[in-house]
Formats: sequence, structure tokens, C-alpha cells
Amino acid sequence: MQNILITGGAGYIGSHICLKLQENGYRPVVFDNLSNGHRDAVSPDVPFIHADIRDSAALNKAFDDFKPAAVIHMAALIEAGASMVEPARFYEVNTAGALNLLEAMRHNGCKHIVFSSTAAVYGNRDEGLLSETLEVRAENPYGRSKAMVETMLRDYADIYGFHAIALRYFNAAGADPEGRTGERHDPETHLIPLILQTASGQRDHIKIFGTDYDTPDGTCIRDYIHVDDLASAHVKALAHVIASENAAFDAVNIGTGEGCSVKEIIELCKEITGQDFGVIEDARRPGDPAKLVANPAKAQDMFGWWADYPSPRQIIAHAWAYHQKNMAKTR
Ligand SMILES: NC(=O)c1ccc[n+]([C@@H]2O[C@H](COP(=O)([O-])OP(=O)(O)OC[C@H]3O[C@@H](n4cnc5c(N)ncnc54)[C@H](O)[C@@H]3O)[C@@H](O)[C@H]2O)c1
Ligand SMILES: O=c1ccn([C@@H]2O[C@H](COP(=O)(O)OP(=O)(O)O[C@H]3O[C@H](CO)[C@H](O)[C@H](O)[C@H]3O)[C@@H](O)[C@H]2O)c(=O)[nH]1
Repeated sequence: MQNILITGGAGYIGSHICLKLQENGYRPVVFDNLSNGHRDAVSPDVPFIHADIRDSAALNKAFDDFKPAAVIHMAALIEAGASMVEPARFYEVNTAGALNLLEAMRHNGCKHIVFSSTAAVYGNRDEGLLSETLEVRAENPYGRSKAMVETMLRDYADIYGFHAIALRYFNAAGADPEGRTGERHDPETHLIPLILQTASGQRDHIKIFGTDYDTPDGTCIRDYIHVDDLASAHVKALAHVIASENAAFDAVNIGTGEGCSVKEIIELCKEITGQDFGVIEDARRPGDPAKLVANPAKAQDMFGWWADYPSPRQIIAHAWAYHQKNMAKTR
């Protein structure tokens, strides 16, 4: 059984990937400083290294102890809004931290990596569906901190022979369909869990950040991708990089190709939860692009991935089921 080092594996998306790796015959080894993740989001039988990606000694020891066949690198700070206030932290953890990891990989002879990139690398565009061939033009430091890692990966592939895929995920949402894990950020900043907290009475209202965007109803449009589909995409991308004979770097969108506005998501949440709740129209949040919707064709062509749960209804239903079951945890 191959060991896969998964940085940030105790986080929201990482905990789903651990389950999917185990189901597909890999052995995840989690490396996480628990700054935002939860130890209990990962099964006790998964080896867990409580350490920071900026700590080279801890990384070297992890490579020495577990000899991973590949790395899934997810550890990062994730709030685009916060990056507009404290960009230095984002460059330190997301960019310098990734360089530290790549150096540890290089020194330990591990050259296969799947990296968590983001749709935020595209920024504000007039194009319809976003394809990987577009030039990168992030709107906020979060997106730029990730775009820089993509640049490093390209160089590590060209010069050091790495096999790398950067998955540019669109908006991760939902929960494990079997309810084993779900979204538990603290503080929560993502739209769907915040709406569900409002629907269950944990918050007074949901704010819409901006109603004057150049979109049909004036609110931002995003491509919401089920976290279980994201996890499957990692397993497929991982198999692809491990099997690939030639060094290469590729950036690949992971989205559904369908967009939903903030107002549409709120209405769907009201319908699915059967609850009415307060909605306040507020100012724009700095750094938010108006519309981010994927062209997902490359993922299908390259490693046979497409979304099994493309409907926002299924995404919200699974998130709501998890939320109700774990109300105390998701507060
Ligand atoms: N949630 C989304 O919609 C979304 C969209 C696109 C990309 N991404 C990317 O996916 C990845 C995971 O996102 P998530 O939503 O699961 O976030 P998360 O905060 O739940 O998970 C990130 C994990 O990384 C860990 N971590 C942070 N800094 C670390 C450090 N210095 N050393 C070791 N561990 C550290 C945290 O403790 C946490 O467990 C991130 O790289 C994020 O940028 C997320
Ligand atoms: O209380 C809220 C929270 C969010 N929004 C809006 O809802 C949309 C989605 O916002 P999220 O905060 O849920 O997600 P983002 O699009 O800002 O970012 C997420 O997806 C990106 C990729 O598209 C990044 O990778 C990032 O890490 C991840 O948090 C945005 O238009 C935002 O302005 C609101 O109106 N009210």
C-alpha cells in the first residue's frame, strides 16, 4: 500500500480526501498544524503528524519515517477576504510554506505532487467559462499566493523533473454523503455553511456581500463543487501523476461548469431547509470577483474526472444533513 503525505489533511477538504484515499487503497499520512483543522476529522487509524509546513526538520522526518509515494499539498490559509487585510501571512504560509515543502520533497527524492490551487487565480474576467489556457490574473493576495506556487511547480517540473498537477478548485461545498465528515471552519466565512447556520437559528441573518455586480441578479456567481467530487478528483489526479512517465506540470480546473448566484443559493437553502430567515443586502466584500465558473473539460480529458453531484441541491442537502447532525460542532 502506498503512503500519501497529505498536508492540511485535518481540514475540511482534506478530511474527505483521507476517506477517499483509504477507499481507493492508499494510506494517507496527515501532516497538519491544526491551526484550522480538527484531529477528530481524521480517523484514529490514520498516521497524524502535528507539525507546520514551515518546519523543515518535521517535514524531513515525515519523509524519512513514511517514504510517501506522493504528496497532496492542501495546508494553507484560505480566506480571500482576510488576505486583503493581512497579505503577509498568506505569502508566508501559502507561498513560502509550499517552497519549504517542495525543497523537502526534492531532498528526499519524492517528485509527485497534487497541489490545492484555486479558481481565485483567474480574478475578474469577462470570459464565460474559465479555461486553464487563460492567463493567471488573481484579484487578491490569496489567489496570488497560490499562483506563485503554480509557477514554482512549473519550474520544479521543468528543471528538477517533478510530476505535478495543480487542481484549481472552484467553491468547495457540501459534506460526505454518508455524514462522516463535513465543513467545520471556525470562524466560518463560506456562504453555504453560514446560510445553514442562519436557517438553524445560530445566526440572526445572512448578509449578501454586494448586489450591484454585473450579473443577472446583481450578486456574485460561483461554481459550487461537491466536496466528495473534489476528493475523487484528487484520487484520479494522484493516480495520474504517479503513473506519468514524463516530468510535467499541469493546472486543471475542478468545477461543474454551472454557476449559481448568492441570491439563488439563499433561495435554494430556504427551500431545502424549509426555513425562512433574515437576509441583509450589504456592501461588496473587497477582492471578490463577480463570476467564477469553470470549464471542466480538461479534468475529464486528462484523468477521466467529472462531477457526480453537479446540482447545488444535492450539495446543500448533504451540507444540511451534516449540519443538523453536528449542530454543536459546526457552531
Ligand atoms: N474551501 C474552498 O472552497 C477552497 C477552494 C479552492 C481551494 N481551496 C484550497 O483547498 C485547501 C483546503 O481548504 P479547506 O477549505 O479544507 O481549508 P481548511 O482550513 O479546512 O484546511 C486547511 C488545513 O491546513 C492546515 N494548515 C494551515 N496552515 C498550516 C501550516 N502552516 N502547516 C500545517 N498545516 C496547516 C489547517 O490546520 C487545516 O487543517 C487549501 O489549500 C485551500 O486554499 C479551498
Ligand atoms: O456571508 C457571506 C459570505 C459570502 N458571500 C458571498 O458568497 C460568495 C462565495 O463566498 P465564499 O466566502 O463562500 O467563497 P469565495 O468565493 O470567497 O472563496 C472560496 O472559493 C475560492 C475559489 O473560488 C477560494 O479558493 C477560497 O479559498 C474559497 O474560500 C462570494 O460572492 C461572497 O461575497 C456573501 O454574500 N455573504
